[in-house]
Amino acid sequence: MEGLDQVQQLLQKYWAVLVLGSLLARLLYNKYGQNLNSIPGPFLAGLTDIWRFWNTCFATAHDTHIWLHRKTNSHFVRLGPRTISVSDTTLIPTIYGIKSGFGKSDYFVPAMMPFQGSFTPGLFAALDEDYHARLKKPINSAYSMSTMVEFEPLVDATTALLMSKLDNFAASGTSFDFGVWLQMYAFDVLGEIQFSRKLGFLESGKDVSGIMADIRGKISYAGCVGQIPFLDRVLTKNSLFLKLVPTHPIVTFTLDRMEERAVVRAQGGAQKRDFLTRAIEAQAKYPDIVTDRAIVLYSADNVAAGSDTTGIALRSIFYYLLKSPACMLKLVAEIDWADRAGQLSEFVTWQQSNKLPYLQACIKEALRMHPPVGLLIERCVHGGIFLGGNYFPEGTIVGMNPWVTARDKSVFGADADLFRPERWLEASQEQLIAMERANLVFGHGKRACIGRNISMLEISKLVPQLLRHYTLSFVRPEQEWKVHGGWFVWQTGFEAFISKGVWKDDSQIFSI
Ligand code: HEM
Repeated sequence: MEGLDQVQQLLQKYWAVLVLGSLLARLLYNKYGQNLNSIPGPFLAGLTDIWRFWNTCFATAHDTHIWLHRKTNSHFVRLGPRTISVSDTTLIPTIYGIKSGFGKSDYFVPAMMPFQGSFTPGLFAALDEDYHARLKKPINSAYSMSTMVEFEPLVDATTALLMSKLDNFAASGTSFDFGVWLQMYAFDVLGEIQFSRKLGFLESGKDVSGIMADIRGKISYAGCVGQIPFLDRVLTKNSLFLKLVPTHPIVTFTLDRMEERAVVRAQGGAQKRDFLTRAIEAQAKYPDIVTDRAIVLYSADNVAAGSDTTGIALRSIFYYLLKSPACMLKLVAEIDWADRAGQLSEFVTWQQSNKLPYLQACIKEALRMHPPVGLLIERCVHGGIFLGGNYFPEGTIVGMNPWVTARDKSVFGADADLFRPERWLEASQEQLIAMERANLVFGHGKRACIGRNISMLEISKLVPQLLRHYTLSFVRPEQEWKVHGGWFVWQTGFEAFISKGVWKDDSQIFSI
């Protein structure tokens, strides 16, 4: 008893020392006990994930990652006790390829959306590859190239609405936030493709039901908390959270559309071949997998993963073109030539757009300059592996940031930080292969973006369509947008004037 009392007294006296000692031991173990200490990186990053959490929430992480790789002149940079940023683009197939044994890390778990009392991973957040493959198979064809052609009229309907709104700005001569309208366009297109119904942003000029703000909040949360996924278990994966935040507005919107569709089907009404119809068809074929819950997951994933990203991409294309008048001039000339030659229909089709090489080079280059995803696309090492002469033990998180690979000077040249679409047209075959390989904008391999075709469809059609009809200029010529880092690298402050009419060299109107 006496011994116990002594221990108790010692604990009471020295508890602070013990707590601090354990903490210190943990930090030292983090730094030196992971077999990763030979990898360069910020000192604090080796001690705790709080460094990368901080850098993601309160800085522009993509800039930090580029800077660190350049400063250390290393293909491997330690961003956390067990997290390594990789920049060697020849390793992309090893880390992300179809045959890669690496799985998604817990980073993706905070992206799950709750509804009907629980969280279920959709395609994006699924960590279990077998589950992912089962979920993907029934719906894969809805994202195929051949399906895209059938989606074209749905995109055109939204483009017509956007153009009617732009006409109003042109007539009034007032400035407007072009970036916001492009984002609303991207959201409404997905509404059309998903449910043959716009989400209502362009019509109202507002964020209906707070869907955009909610998704933005969710993505920001997932990007930050994903740096310390354990936090998510405490913060949201509990019954109190589910009571407070039972679901997200986009899920409610999806459920409403599903109910409407059920009524139409019961009445034998005609249904458009949109994404929802295809998902319902898939349900008939794979009833065990494509449950109603799975349809909600597919749809919510699409809107969350595909709207802001496409909005960001559209903004980048117009912004970089406005900043580079010589490129704009060339591009408008290419489109004008095709127009005069009768090669463009009332709404530019995807096929027509793909025949405009300078346009395609501008799109690639703007996406390279500003990939919408700006954090590591994390993967977890299974069983340990040697990469670039370094051994990464089981459980190490490795990943590449699309911004880092896109700015690799050994691939894109000394001018990698410049917007120069010509690089895609001048490159040798060998260089082009290396440049394409370094392109992680849509990810790579078995978990690459399933919606890439949808996004490219929207972008390829809208850019030439607007360039044919409007003249756009910055409100202030020296204007710079503001870039916000995170999983999605949003831009704000793209204020513009617009007028009708095509760019004319002699008129000195700078236009699109
Ligand atoms: C410019 C636009 C887009 C960009 C930059 C983009 C980027 C990405 C990236 C990098 C990934 C891979 C994540 C990983 O490997 O861990 C991804 C996955 C995904 N994206 Fe996209 N995306 C875009 C548009 C879209 C669109 C339009 C949709 C749907 C309509 C979509 C739906 C998805 C889904 C469902 C996944 C998960 C795929 C899977 O794991 O099987 N994305 N996206």
